[in-house]
Amino acid sequence: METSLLYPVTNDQRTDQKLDGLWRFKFDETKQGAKAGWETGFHDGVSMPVPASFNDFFTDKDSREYTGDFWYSRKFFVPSAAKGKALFLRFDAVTHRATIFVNGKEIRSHEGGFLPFAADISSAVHYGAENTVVVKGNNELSREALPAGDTITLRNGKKMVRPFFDFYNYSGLNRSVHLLTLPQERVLDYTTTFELNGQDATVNYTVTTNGDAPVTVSLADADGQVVATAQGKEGALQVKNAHLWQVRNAYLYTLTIQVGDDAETPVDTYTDRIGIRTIRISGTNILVNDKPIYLKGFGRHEDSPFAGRAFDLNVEKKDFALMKWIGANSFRTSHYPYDEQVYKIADEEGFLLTDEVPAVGFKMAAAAFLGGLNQSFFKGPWLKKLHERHIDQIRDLVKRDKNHPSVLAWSLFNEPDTVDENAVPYFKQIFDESKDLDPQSRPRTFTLSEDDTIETSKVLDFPDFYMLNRYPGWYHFGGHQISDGEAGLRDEMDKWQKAGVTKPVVFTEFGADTEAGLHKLPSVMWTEEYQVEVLKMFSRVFDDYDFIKGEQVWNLADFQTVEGNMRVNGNKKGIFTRDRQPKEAAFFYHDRWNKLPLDY
Ligand SMILES: CCCN1C[C@@H](O)[C@H](O)[C@@H](C(=O)O)C1
Repeated sequence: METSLLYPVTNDQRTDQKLDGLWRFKFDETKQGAKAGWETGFHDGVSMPVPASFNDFFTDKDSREYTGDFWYSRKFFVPSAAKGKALFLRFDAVTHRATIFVNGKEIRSHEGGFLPFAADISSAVHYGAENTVVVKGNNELSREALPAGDTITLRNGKKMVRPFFDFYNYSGLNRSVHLLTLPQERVLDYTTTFELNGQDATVNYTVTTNGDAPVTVSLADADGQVVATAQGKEGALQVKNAHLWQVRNAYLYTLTIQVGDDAETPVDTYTDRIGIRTIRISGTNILVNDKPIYLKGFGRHEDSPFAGRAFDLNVEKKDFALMKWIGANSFRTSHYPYDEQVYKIADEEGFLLTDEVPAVGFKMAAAAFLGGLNQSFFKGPWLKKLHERHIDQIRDLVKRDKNHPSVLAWSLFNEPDTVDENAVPYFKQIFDESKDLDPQSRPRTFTLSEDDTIETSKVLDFPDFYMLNRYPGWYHFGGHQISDGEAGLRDEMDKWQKAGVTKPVVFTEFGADTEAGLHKLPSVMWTEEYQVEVLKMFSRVFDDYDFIKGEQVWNLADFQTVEGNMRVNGNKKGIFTRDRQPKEAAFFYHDRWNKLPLDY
């Protein structure tokens, strides 16, 4: 677990310099890099944009599909003025694992391709001079790492991944790299929880520092007026006439933490924007500020042409424009934590998000669907190591995202095999160990596949609300059989109703692959008309069951997957194309969702 995952800020005590741009890059298929001294830096290889996945920049298939070790290198200058500061390199994400070297010295390693980590380089840098940072990355998949898959070796000796998941194994420095200078004594973390008292609110906080200097915390409104202050590493800020953060009606305060007893020359200052709101599950309702909400939105991917899985602010801005246009209010970060900037935008736009760890592919049937074996996933030699990494990434996810008002819930798995008795002890461990991580005690949940129903799943006591992924009309009862698909879905909902479902149910995946521009009257599968028929069918069912409190269609946009006989250059279930243009279904949802209140 990382010591500090605060997002970088720049002020009189802290600097944040992004090392984005062109780095040197090369593959290391024969693992010769270490022996050849690549950790000291290199000028050969190719130039590679950061942040970006490396895959789509190549024109040969062996390079695009490369699996194994790869190396990045670049120089960076450390000014003499940085002497006496703590120096860190913060990697927002390296997929799927990395070892960091500075001036040839190994600093640290990190496992997990979707969460940040910081390397303390204070002892390795030369001041007033150029330095060299080298990243040794690896993108192999295994059953003991997240996301789950296999790595095979072809007869020609080349490695190849066999993902147990339906998104492309884009790899590399997918997010920004920051050079940070920080005060030796500083803020490492902070927490906030909220109590609403009529028009007023209490912001309970804690601050973690690495020293004993006194701490002062203040809260300023959107106009910059300080509305509350408090002393101490723990305390309460009393806010009169609090302006609450609400769904699609956001309001953000600025929290300022000052370390040191002289306000004029603080030892450290950290600022962040927070939203005052509460989240609660009550019966089959999801409450924000004690008001029931209904989730309208999408499963998404961080995926776009050229950048691959890398965070691209242009794409993110466009995606939010589309989600606001269509009348959405939420999304799931399927199937991995997204770049922190996504959560900041969601905070500002008043979107709710379900924050998901990359615990995807924990189901051999899915592996079989994508080429794996058919056996119990929760009974194998990989389980011990997998669990260690799984709970480590849950801890870091909550540590990183716990202060975002947009985070509604934590998704601890996507479509694990919950029919398998062996799943129960694993789930108990994960839910026990994650219980107290979030000071705001947000709901914890996971998605249930078509196999995992109220009759077959062995772990339905664990989630705080249910997330269902269902595909009648596509993976079964497709085409003219869709009427059987609707009847079967209603049968299942009737069973949930009869069983006396006591928690909210959110549909987090449903849809149909659709080739943009393909039309037929009457429809056939893959046409835009058919996608609308499927989504209308689901809408009819959602409208008939009051315990259903959300519809997040799969997917916002078409996205890249492994190649195969079930994918036409990727997954085409997007409501928008991969270059973010609307299919007919976009206008269906624009009409359906904009008739409703923004938060219901
Ligand atoms: C296999 C059912 C789960 N679901 C997972 C998601 O990642 C896939 O993209 C989606 C699909 O097949 O379109 C299915």
